[in-house]
Amino acid sequence: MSDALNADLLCTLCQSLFRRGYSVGGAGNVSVRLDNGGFLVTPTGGSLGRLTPDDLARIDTSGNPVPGPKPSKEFAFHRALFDCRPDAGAIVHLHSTYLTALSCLEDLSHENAMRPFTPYYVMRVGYLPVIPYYRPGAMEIARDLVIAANAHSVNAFLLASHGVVVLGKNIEEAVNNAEELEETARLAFILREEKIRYLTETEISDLSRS
Ligand SMILES: O=C(CO)COP(=O)(O)O
Ligand SMILES: [Zn+2]
Repeated sequence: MSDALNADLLCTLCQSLFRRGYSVGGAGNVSVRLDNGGFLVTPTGGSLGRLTPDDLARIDTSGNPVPGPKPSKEFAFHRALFDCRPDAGAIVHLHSTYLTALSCLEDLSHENAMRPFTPYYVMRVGYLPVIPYYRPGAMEIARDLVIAANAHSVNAFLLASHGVVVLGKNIEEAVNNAEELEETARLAFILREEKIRYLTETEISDLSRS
């Protein structure tokens, strides 16, 4: 896909996420790997709801920012994940309501914050490892995400007391995965007082194979 089409699609999907409440204010950032090895990334401090292609920051094939809009302060962790996950073509970081609520709970299992009870969560994401809290923009987020990405073959990571990072092979898939995961977290809160039938290990491995 051309850089211009990638930029248009990135802005359209960011606006769609914003309109539907997946991001508010200036929170969240999204990046796409380009065919030439460079990246498009949302600018720091801007709203995902009002982006145009000219607002996007560009990273060249050597990994240097191109003069123009300043990239997200989280681009270091996007870049680190792209480097250790060659299958990832896009990354979405959101402070979406239910996943962020989940990230604020005490005593989360760092191996997996959400036990599977629906198939699409398993099929799109796998499970949800947790990265300890660091202030937004801290280099430790990139370091710990790389460790987690090497240890867990999943498409999302929860940042404790902050939000979520979701991967996809392209921008549409990354956004779909983020929406599915946010919906799963919403269901988990709706069902908090109910007796959930969790998927069995056999059911999970059947899905993981598909
Ligand atoms: O979500 C954010 C920080 O974690 C937003 O930061 P940026 O505006 O720099 O992308
Ligand atoms: Zn954030």
